[in-house]
Amino acid sequence: MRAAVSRADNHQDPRYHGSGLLVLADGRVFRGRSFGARGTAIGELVFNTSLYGYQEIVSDPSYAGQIVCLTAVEIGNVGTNPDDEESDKPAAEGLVIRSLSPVVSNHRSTASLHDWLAGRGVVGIAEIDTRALTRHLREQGAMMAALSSETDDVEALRARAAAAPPMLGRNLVDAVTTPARYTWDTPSWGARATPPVAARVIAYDFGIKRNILRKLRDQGIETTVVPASTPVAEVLAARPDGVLLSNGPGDPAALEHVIAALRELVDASERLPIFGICLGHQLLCLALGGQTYKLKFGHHGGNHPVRDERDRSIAITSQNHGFAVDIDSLGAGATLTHLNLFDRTVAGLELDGRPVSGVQYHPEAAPGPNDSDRLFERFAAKVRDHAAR
Ligand SMILES: NC(=O)CC[C@H](N)C(=O)O
Repeated sequence: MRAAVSRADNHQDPRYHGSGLLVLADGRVFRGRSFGARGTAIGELVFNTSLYGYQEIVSDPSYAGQIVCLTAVEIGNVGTNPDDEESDKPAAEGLVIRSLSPVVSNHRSTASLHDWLAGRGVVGIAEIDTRALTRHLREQGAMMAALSSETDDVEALRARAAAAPPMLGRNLVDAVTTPARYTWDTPSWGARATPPVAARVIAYDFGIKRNILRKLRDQGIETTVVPASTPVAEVLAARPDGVLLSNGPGDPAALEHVIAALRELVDASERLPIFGICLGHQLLCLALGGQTYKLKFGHHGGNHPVRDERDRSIAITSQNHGFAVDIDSLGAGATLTHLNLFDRTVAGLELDGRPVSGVQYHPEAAPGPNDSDRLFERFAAKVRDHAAR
């Protein structure tokens, strides 16, 4: 009988540059085949359980400073395309997968995952036992790692991973926020009808995903995106009908200037609608005097159940965060509106009697289920009310 030859032994495979090495800060080593950009990526290694949406995940600036391991087994089969880009800013540092699809088949595809990663400078590694890796991260927690296509020096990579700055305390927003303001006017891909612009919102860009802007446009809202350092007085002078606080990378507690600015924003007007998404939600809570903490391995996936505490309905949500809000640190005046049913952490809250709220998950669902579209509908209704005054 012929011995089975694993795909990893086929050195002629054009999908790969050659061998690749993934070394965790605790010394665990995974060997695979490298694709995408050549080089070495250092970052916090996290796993994401979404079944689809690899392009949106890798191009989400919330992943800046992180290497993402996808638990879905076959990756790359629908290629990549410009419409599904979540940002052109720095995002994931590296991508770890089990199997890189030998076939790219989709009518929207303009580039293979390999070429697209190479163009973005993202180092990829395939043929990794992602199940063993994920179990390790679940047990030990997310940790720093080095991923390389250029060296076989395990100890040097381990030392680099161990010496890299940890996610706790890291400000990564300055690297991904827009340098200049711009206005977004494109609806979702495939949107049937786009309502006329009925109101205008300003979005603080902490690493914004385009699908947030598309979903707002679908609701008749035109959004002006501004740098994270924009003074509150400048935002208010533009007389927006609402303010969106975007998602983004790093530790929210490290953003002291932003927190101080948001405190000023919340205090400035009782009537201005404010909606925070993920990092924006965390920053809102910090501005209200609350605290955040680091989760062991975070929530990264497309099937996390969240309960709306007002009507007890459950939404399956898209999530991507490593930090969470400590509900006990928030005083009176804020009410828990959404609860994560996986671990009962805070998934959303609202200021009593005010149009100010935030959610820890991703209602823009890129990738993910659209269960939470109604959050954009609710914010848009408040914004339109404000515009009508
Ligand atoms: N998606 C996000 O906005 C992530 C928020 C934050 N960086 C965290 O990891 O918790």
